[in-house]
Amino acid sequence: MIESIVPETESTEPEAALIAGLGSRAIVLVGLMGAGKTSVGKRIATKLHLPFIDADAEIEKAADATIPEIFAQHGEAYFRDGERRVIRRLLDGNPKVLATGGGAFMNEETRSAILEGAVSIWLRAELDVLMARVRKRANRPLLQTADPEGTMRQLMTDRYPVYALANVHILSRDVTHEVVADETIEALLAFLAAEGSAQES
Ligand SMILES: Nc1ncnc2c1ncn2[C@@H]1O[C@H](COP(=O)(O)OP(=O)(O)OP(=O)(O)O)[C@@H](O)[C@H]1O
Ligand SMILES: O=C(O)C1=C[C@@H](O)[C@@H](O)[C@H](O)C1
Ligand SMILES: [Mg+2]
Repeated sequence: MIESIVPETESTEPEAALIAGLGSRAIVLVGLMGAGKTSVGKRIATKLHLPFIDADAEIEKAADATIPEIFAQHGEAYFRDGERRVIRRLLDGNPKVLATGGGAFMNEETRSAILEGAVSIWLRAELDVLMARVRKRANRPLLQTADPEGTMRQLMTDRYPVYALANVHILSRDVTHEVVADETIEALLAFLAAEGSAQES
């Protein structure tokens, strides 16, 4: 059978078009805590046969400490400085899927580097969806407040206008990771196709 000699990893046509359109750029996921940057990002990377890197995990590796430990021992400003440096290192001109921490895109230097040298995806989600997801784990220092829902609402107010600068917006909602990953890939293809046509004209 012909199928039996087709390698499983062979690229499909849309996937090949996406990889070609991406060139040396990274796909960078931005959005609030619980939006799905890590979990959906891993699936996107698998589907596109690209490496996946999580900036939060890289910061933890570099510091040999968890994010709550870094915040507790050194404070948020120290964490943000490490985050800025780690993301600068990760935007190295190799295609990959990069999940950033929720605050990374709020830093002007990081945001400019992403907007100029990568393709950015905002995984947007409503408050109730985010709260249902982040309630399960107490590993997010910013939400260790008397009113985590109020804190999240304030973060939405402060950050959504900035996340909106990302190239592609995807609604992360109560559907499977798989659906959000597939929608992201489809939207990325559309973005890269539009970018290609604009460059031709
Ligand atoms: N589409 C989805 N369907 C079901 N569960 C989801 C979906 N997206 C994310 N989740 C779940 O929500 C939780 C938070 O997701 P994830 O850790 O990927 O978010 P994040 O954007 O990386 O957050 P952070 O900024 O805190 O790292 C996880 O348990 C994840 O499995
Ligand atoms: O939204 C934020 O500012 C953060 C999100 C997480 O991914 C971590 O980067 C950290 O907990 C801070
Ligand atoms: Mg994450």
